[in-house]
Amino acid sequence: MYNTMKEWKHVFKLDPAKEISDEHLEQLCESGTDAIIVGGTDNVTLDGVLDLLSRIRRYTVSCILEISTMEAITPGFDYYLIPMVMNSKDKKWMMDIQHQAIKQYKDMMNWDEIFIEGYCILNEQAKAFSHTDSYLPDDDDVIAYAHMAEHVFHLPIFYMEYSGTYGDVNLVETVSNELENTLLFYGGGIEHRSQAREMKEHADVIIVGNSIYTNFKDALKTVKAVKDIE
Ligand SMILES: CC(C)=CCC/C(C)=C/CC/C(C)=C/CC/C(C)=C/CC/C(C)=C/CC/C(C)=C/CC/C(C)=C/COP(=O)(O)OP(=O)(O)O
Ligand SMILES: O=P(O)(O)OC[C@@H](O)CO
Ligand SMILES: [Mg+2]
Repeated sequence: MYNTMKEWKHVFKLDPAKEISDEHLEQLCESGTDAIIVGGTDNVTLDGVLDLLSRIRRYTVSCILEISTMEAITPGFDYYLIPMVMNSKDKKWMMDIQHQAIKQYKDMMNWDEIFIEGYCILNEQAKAFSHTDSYLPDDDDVIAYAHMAEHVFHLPIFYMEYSGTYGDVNLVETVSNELENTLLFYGGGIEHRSQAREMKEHADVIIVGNSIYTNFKDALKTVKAVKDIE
């Protein structure tokens, strides 16, 4: 699977706490995006996750659960992403919650379908930022986290998370130049084709979330915008 992920360019992230029509869901799943991630911070329930899973399963697109709460862990997804928040001030979000979950689920975990994400949350206004008691790192801090993701923890993914706002392209470029093996995921504020292209110039994978719910037509166009880049 990791080899497949290395080919990814674009992913949509659907929030189980938000409504999406069957028509819009079909267009996302058939858009040519590389995968659909189910994930969010607030009000993520097992019912909401199962509803999206069963509806996405009508299509052939890869369906991935990004786990944010113990209550919404369920089998049935193609792959699982597990965030570790590197810039949290509380070890709970980097180590302890994952430790507890592994204690509980270790016999059911197929590590071939599970990928750990080194998260760096860079928007102070994002729900995930306050939820995980994160601090705002400066550029050198972020670069050092990227190095730790790759060289200390050997993580498959370093995720620059600007959820809700468009991020710092220069910093994304700098971080991308520092990473060799760890994939760089970028998410945050992508609403238009030009933004998708701009971030994809540097990130391995761009993730489009909120604009699915606020400006569907333009969100859909972000797929083609990055799939056309060679
Ligand atoms: C039953 C079965 C077969 C299971 C399979 C085995 C398996 C995969 C077991 C899991 C084991 C495991 C280690 C689980 C981890 C559990 C866990 C609770 C981890 C915590 C992850 C974490 C640090 C969450 C904090 C919040 C966070 C970083 C969420 C990521 C998503 C995110 C940042 C969304 C953006 O926020 P959003 O909601 O979009 O914000 P807005 O509303 O403002 O847009
Ligand atoms: O919702 P947006 O701002 O598009 O961000 C995407 C994703 O990184 C959220 O986890
Ligand atoms: Mg969101």
